Parts: sequence; C-alpha cells; structure tokens
Amino acid sequence: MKILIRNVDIIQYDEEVKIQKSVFVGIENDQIKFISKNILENFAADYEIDGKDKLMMPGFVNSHTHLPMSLLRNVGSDTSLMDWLYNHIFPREKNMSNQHIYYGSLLTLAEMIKCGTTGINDMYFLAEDVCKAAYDSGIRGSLGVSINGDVLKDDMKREIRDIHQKYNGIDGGRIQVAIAPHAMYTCSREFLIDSLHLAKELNANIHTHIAETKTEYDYSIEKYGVSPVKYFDELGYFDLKVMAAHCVHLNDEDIKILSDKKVICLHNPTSNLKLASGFSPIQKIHASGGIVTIGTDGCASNNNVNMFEEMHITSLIHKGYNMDPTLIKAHDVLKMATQNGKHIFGIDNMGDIKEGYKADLILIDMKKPHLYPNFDTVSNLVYSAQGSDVDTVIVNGKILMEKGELKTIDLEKLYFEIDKIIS
Ligand SMILES: CSC[C@H]1O[C@@H](n2cnc3c(O)ncnc32)[C@H](O)[C@@H]1O
Ligand SMILES: [Zn+2]
Repeated sequence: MKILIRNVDIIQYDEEVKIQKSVFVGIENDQIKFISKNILENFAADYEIDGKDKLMMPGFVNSHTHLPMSLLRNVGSDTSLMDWLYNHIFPREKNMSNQHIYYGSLLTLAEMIKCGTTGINDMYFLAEDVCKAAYDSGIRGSLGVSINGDVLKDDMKREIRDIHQKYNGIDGGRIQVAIAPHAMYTCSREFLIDSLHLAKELNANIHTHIAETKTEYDYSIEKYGVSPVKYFDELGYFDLKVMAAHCVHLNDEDIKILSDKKVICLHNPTSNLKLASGFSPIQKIHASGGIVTIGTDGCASNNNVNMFEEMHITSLIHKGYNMDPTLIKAHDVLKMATQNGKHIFGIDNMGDIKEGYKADLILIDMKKPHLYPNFDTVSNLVYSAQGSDVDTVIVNGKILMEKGELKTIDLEKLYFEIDKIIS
C-alpha cells in the first residue's frame, strides 16, 4: 500500500527541533519512503490525504496500560492504591470474562487511537483476548501476559507459551508478547525467579510494577532488607529488558541501577497523583542517562488514556513539586511520550518523521483557536493541544483513523456489545 500526504507541515525533534512546511510525504508499506518539497514522479499512490493546516508528528506510545480497565472506569475513586486494588478492583476483576477483556480492550483502543496513540505497552490477565483486540485494532503493541501468585504453575506457563507462540512477532513484528509478573508484593520470590527463567526461555521482555508506593518500599525493606529496585536487581531481572511501571519511591542507588541497567522507567503521573502514590524523580533518572517514557496506567486510575493530558501533567507537576520551571522541558516530555517508546519495541527507526522510519504517525489539526498563533510548536503540543485535535492516525503504514473517523473499530457495534455484557 502506498499513501501520499500532500502539503503537510512536519515536525522532527530527534535532536534539534525542525519544522518543514508544506511537504509531500510518501508512505510505502510500513515505512516513510520519502519527504520532499516535490512529489516523486515514480510514486504511484493508492491513496492520498490532504495535509493542509495539519502537522505531522510521531504517534504517542502509551507505555503503561491495562486495556480492559475501561470497563472499570471510575470504580473506587478517591481511595489509596492498596484500598483501590484489594477492595474495589481485584474483586471485580475476578468476574471478568474473555468477552469483557476483548471488548474492554477494544473500547480503550478506540479512545487511544482517537487521541493519537500509535503504540502501547500493556499488561493484563486473559491476555490472549488483549492480544486479539490489539491485533484487530491495528495498533502497535507490546502485550504483557500478567501473572501473580506464590508458585508459577504449569498451566500458567502453558498459557504464556501458547500466547507467545500465537501472537509474538505477528504482522511484521507489530505485536510483541511480554511476561508481566504483577508486582513484588503479589508475587513470591520463587514466583519471580521462575517468571524470569520463562522470560529467558522465550527471549521475552518483562513488564512489571516497581516502587509505586511508600507501602511497597517499606514492605520490601522489612521483608527483604533492600529497596524494590535492588530486590529485582539482585534477582537478576535487569539482565533482561525490563519495563518498570511507576518507579516513584527510589533512593540514589536505585536511580543509578535503573540508569546503568537501561531499565525502561514508565512514568504514570496522573495515576500517581490520583492514588496519591507520590512523585517519581524522573528528572534525576533523565539526568543520569536513564530511559523515561510516559503512560496513563489503566483508565480506572486516571481516568482516561489521553496522552496529551499525560504530557501536560508530566511537565507541570515536576516543575511545581521541585519549584523549578526549567525542569522537564516541553521537548523532553514530547520525546518521552513518543520517541522513547522505541526502546519498548526495540526498533531504532521509529519515533521521528524521517525517511526509512516506521510510518507510526499522526496528523494534528492546527487550525484551532487554542493552537493559534503558533510561535512555538513544541510548547503548543505539550501545553495547549488536546486529544480531539488529532485528525488522522497511521500505524505501520495503515490508516487507523482519518478525519476523526475510526477505520478499524466499529464504535456503534462496540457500544452494543459492551451494553450486552455489562447489563
Ligand atoms: C494482573 S493484570 C494487571 C493488574 O494490575 C492492576 N493494576 C492496575 N493499576 C495498577 C497499579 O497502579 N498498581 C498496581 N496494580 C495495578 C490491575 O487491576 C490488574 O489486576
Ligand atoms: Zn499499572
């Protein structure tokens, strides 16, 4: 499939921020084939998009999500993490069927695509249905099969191997399967060691929650004599690629470990604010050369999956909390929310608008009162833009939304199916 986008402005921000006005962008299969002031003569497009008044940028990678939790949106609001999980969420999750997982995932994916997300890093149970929904939606996904308990039983291992076999690497690597032990406080030491062995056997990445609350940090010190980060490090986790959600309660040694071992720190500012878990020291992780990405967490602790909001909040809270307006600059936030997602997928040529890069990109409608006048495009995107400004979404060279209309998800049918299963 060849797509031609005419007269579009593009933003590139790998290093310096660069804007190119009114160019032609050609997409062939999953990649950006050319960016040019003139159309390539031998490029016979199958489909054309008018890019006038639109800005093309890389799509968002929502780096920590629990897709089916849209069906639990607003459950247990105004409680702490442990109260929320054990008294409100876990009891309801026990009753979730495969249908809840599939349609709940699809609902979240619809919301995500509408707000410009092109890649996700998820973890949930009954993950085969999450994988199916992600595959069907066309999004790029790293999908964690979530597990927890005292003993990693044979049936759990079988489930993981089966899902991995069925989905890992399909559609040219668009879908990847990870192993997701929930957290140190819901998994025994033996369970975590066995999960690590399984990840090594499958050559899979690991996605888990680390150091989210002070309660978890204190529990770790009391039970194991070390911080949660050090605990995972001593188990050998960081020899593999680990995607660590939250990373809020960290000491200086933890920050050095996370940065040295190239752990991908998944920052979830809204969830951390709503559950009052604390403020992750991302400016220190960033300054010490660590990898920081941004995620919404599940939409029951947020309560939406809009990455524009997440960027805005990331920038504001760290400035405010540290009383330093120079911290976490708009350019850094934009990279954390988009480009840094490439580390999750292990794909070097993604996260910028360049020839030869993955065609995971979005068009923003810049002709909006709240984006006028446009003196500083990066600040405009981080501080002023809204999810509803997203006009078109392309992933792996396939159009998932055009002019605000979803192409891979039938919303009316989806609402109908959801009404059936929740009634
Ligand atoms: C077993 S699937 C994932 C599991 O995680 C739960 N969850 C959602 N948000 C959080 C969070 O912020 N910290 C810890 N656990 C969380 C979710 O409800 C699922 O049970
Ligand atoms: Zn989470």
